[in-house]
Parts: sequence; C-alpha cells; structure tokens
Amino acid sequence: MQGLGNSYIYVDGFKENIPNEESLPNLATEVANLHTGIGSDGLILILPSNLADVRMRVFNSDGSEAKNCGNGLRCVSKYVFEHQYVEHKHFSIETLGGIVESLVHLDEDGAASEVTVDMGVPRLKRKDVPMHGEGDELEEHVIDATEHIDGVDYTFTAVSMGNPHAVFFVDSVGEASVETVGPLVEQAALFPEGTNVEFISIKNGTEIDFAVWERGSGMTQACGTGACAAVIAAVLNKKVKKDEAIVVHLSGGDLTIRWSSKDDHVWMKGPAVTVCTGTYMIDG
Ligand SMILES: N[C@H](CCC[C@H](N)C(=O)O)C(=O)O
Repeated sequence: MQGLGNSYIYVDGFKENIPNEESLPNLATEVANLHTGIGSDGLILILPSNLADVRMRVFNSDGSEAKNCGNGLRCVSKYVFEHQYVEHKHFSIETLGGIVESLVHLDEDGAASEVTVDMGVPRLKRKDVPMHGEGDELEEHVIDATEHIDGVDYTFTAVSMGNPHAVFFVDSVGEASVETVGPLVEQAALFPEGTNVEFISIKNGTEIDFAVWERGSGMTQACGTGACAAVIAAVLNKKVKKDEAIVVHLSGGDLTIRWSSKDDHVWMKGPAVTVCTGTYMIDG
C-alpha cells in the first residue's frame, strides 16, 4: 500500500504468522529492496492490540523500527476497515509513539479512500524528541555548518510526533540540498536516536512546500509525521496560524494538516491506496 507514494509492504498479523522478532529488521530490508525483494520504503505489521482496536509496527528500509508513521496509519486504517477488523469508521491504533484515533472516509464504492488521523499532541520538549543540548523548551536551533554542509548556517526546529523531526526553512524546496544535508542531520550526534529531516518553504498562510529525508529510508515521496512536524514548526515560528487547515505539498501529493488550539492535537487528512496483494517467499 502507499500513501502519497510513501509505500510499505503490509503484513496482516491477524492472518499470517509473524516471523520471530529478531528476523523482522532483515525482513524489512529484504522486502524493501527494489531489485531482489518487492520494493518499498519499509515494512509495516498490522497486529491485534490489547490497548487499542489494532496495532501498527513500522520498520524502515534499513531495518530500524520507527515509533510512528503517518502515511502508514492511513493505509492501516483503510486495510482494517475494509477487512472488517473494526466495526466502525472511527477506531484507535496503537503505535510505539502512542495511541492515535482514525476516521475513514468512504468513496461512492464504499472503499476507504481518504483517512483523517488525530495524531495526538506534538512533543516539544528536548528530552522527548530526543535531542541533546541545554534547556528543556525547544526554540529555534542553529546547527553549526561545517565544510561538508556547504558552509552555510542552517536553522531548524525540532519536533516529535512520536518520532523525531528536524524541520529546516528554505527559500525553495527544489533547491534544498536534501541528499547532502539530510543524511548529515539524520545521523548528527545532536540526535541520539537519529532524526527525520524536513525542508519546507512557506508558500502562503495556508500552503507549505515540503521535501523530506527520512531516518532509515532516505528520500521518500511523502512523510505524514513529517508533514505534521512541518506545520508545528511553521506555527512555532509564526509563519502560519494554529487552527488553520494547512495544505502541505509533498513530492507525492498533498496532505491537509491542522494543529488545533482546542486540545493541542494535530489532525492529518489524506489518501490511502492499495497497490496489490501477494505472497512473498522468505529466503531460506
Ligand atoms: N522514517 C520514520 C518512520 C516513517 C515515517 C513516515 N514514512 C511517515 O509517513 O510518517 C522514522 O524513522 O521515524
């Protein structure tokens, strides 16, 4: 399945025997491989849950397990609704980053083509990103440029949506050095668990252009948690307003994000698409 081109191989843990724990990182890397596997940004497991209606586990293409995945949440929502694992259009999903609420929107054929996810409250304390450094409250941070980051001073805002994000403001997303600055920030010592890296430019009060270098997967077409982090960072830096429905233009398409001042929750709305189903022969 894919959400705005951010594709994962989804395994239905209600039907399949999930391989043993230690084999999951390698399985993620294996199935994600375009040439010797299937080809995706990673692996997502759809599982029963004791805490919510269903549970989602996310593995990046490098095998690392992530605590949240916005595009994944929309596709898991579509899948569990259409497979009748949930009784209503509104249900909860357990992730390592917390429990979120999902609402599927049906098209004229009764398919769940769009999904709204209440992504919960963003985490803005340094220790919750997590990010090293002094002071608890996050304000705009300057990362010291070195010669291998073309010697330019970059500023970014760090936000957690259950997973870490460093959001950079650039004049033009098309000219951003995503493939050079992205991996350097992803692995910067500042972030003990690494980080996803977003590059955004503010088009106007309700639109943001967006590119992303994902932790553990590299350049992807879209990052749902990253789009949420982008809007949070834009509000914190007074470039857009809370409660406004902000359209984030990602490479793979648009997401609508709103940070509500009523409950401080972040809402994400966007598409979810089933590409194909099949059987994968695990080596050995
Ligand atoms: N690479 C992310 C996980 C996938 C997030 C992204 N695909 C999304 O849609 O939010 C991380 O390691 O935190």
